[in-house]
Amino acid sequence: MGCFPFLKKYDHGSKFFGCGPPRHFPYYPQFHDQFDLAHLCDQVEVEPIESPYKTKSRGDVNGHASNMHHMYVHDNDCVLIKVVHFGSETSVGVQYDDNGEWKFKPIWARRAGPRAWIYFSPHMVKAAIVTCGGLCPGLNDVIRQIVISLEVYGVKSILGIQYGFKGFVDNNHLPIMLTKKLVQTINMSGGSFLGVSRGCPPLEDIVNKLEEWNVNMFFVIGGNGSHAGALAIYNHCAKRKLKLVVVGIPKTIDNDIELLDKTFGFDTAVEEAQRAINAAYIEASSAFNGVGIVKLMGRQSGYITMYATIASGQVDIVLIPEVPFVMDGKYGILDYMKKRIQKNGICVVVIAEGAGQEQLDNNGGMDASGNPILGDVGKWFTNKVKEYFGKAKIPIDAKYIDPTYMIRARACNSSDHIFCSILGQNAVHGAFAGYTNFTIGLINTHYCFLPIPMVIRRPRMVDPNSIMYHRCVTSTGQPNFNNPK
Ligand SMILES: Nc1ncnc2c1ncn2[C@@H]1O[C@H](COP(=O)(O)OP(=O)(O)O)[C@@H](O)[C@H]1O
Ligand SMILES: O=P(O)(O)OC[C@H]1O[C@](O)(COP(=O)(O)O)[C@@H](O)[C@@H]1O
Ligand SMILES: [Mg+2]
Repeated sequence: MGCFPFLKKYDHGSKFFGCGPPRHFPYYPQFHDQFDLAHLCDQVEVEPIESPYKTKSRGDVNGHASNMHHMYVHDNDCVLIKVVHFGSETSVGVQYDDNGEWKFKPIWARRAGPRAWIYFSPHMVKAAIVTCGGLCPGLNDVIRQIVISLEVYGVKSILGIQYGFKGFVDNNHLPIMLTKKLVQTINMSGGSFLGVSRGCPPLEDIVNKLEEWNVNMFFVIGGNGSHAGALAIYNHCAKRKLKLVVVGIPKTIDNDIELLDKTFGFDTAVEEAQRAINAAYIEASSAFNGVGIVKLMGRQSGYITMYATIASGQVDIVLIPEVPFVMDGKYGILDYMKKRIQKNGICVVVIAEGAGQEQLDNNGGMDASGNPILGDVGKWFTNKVKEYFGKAKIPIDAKYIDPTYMIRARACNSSDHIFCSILGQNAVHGAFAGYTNFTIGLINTHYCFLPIPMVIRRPRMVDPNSIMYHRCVTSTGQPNFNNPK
């Protein structure tokens, strides 16, 4: 047993709360290695000041004097990352740590929220916001909320970097000054108010610009790639000992960020994807021997496909990148489709764009960010189906629906609006608290600050042995096309 793992030299929480020393928790060395956060104090000498972010005191509440400091999160507040205590290593969903251990070892993440002590005078803050990678519902909500929250602290200078990281070096698209007034209604539409792009100028050039423009809070809204970029930018800043914090806000419609319950826009994407599946079902069920094929996004992670399939309940076959499949032979997909059509007169297939790529004759190369450009598995699949049923002289009416960009370009639903607002607020709280090289995520329904390196170790993918994937294939009733022998 030792001291509470989060306690640091710059921890002023207990002093301000006047609540005595923090509670003592067991000491877990892996916390320090993995989930502690970088702080501005590691880079430069800086003294904290009292936060101006306060609610108004409203007098007594139920006979108790209200304490306006109660709105602050204590620096030692933490969230347990793994919450299930597995009774046996054969229990479904058993998680192994990096040492191959399955037994419960608590690992904590730092709880997000406003701190009582901050490391920037709001009037000295110059913030910059960038959105990178592909679109995702909710981007505008996050931009808007970061701007609003910065203004609540009293920040007057906020730059919007246009068209992703390229906006740092593009003289035709110089940064724009963002204000609450300017961004007030942007959450009502999809896309990114600032624009997005893939590809990146040399990171040194970005850091030079950040320094030249006196930026001291840098908010990167993006996925795995953008977070890798943010990490590299942080490393440069730390080396140069800049008084600048780098904050990530995870954006990925594919929901492929490690450790997080989910990322913003994902629920909206599932909702929209389900509408496409239902349309495919209606089309197919209204035709003689109708076949509906829907392609959904998911470069390497089949989350949208899995969740939309379960949500719809009208899917016969679901295919995701994590689970290989075969088309031909007695136990292949085509033969199974034939049986479904002969039995029910309909077959609905949902396929994630990254599924079965190894079977396509595709050498699409890489996009500007280094992501593989995928072949159109939906078209390939549809052609295979038409060819097979044509040869078998079984008439079918096949419709292929590709709603991918329509899903991505949507404005988000109300739960994602709320989710994005909370992420945006916490991004600003974390920046003022002096944390850097961190991102914000929902873990076990609590908002946490997480070190960027921990969330980009590998992309999050669907576990074919998980209960959720089992639920998914139970909902379709499909057999295993993976190992048909
Ligand atoms: N490993 C990396 N290091 C530095 N920057 C990266 C890295 N991977 C991607 N980027 C940059 O991050 C931005 C977004 O990456 P991309 O993969 O397109 O989207 P996402 O952030 O959604 O994954 C691009 O400007 C890209 O050049
Ligand atoms: O057409 P684009 O912009 O290259 O985007 C396609 C990719 O973008 C995504 O929607 C999201 O990818 P990112 O997280 O890298 O932005 C993937 O699902 C898809 O493969
Ligand atoms: Mg990505």
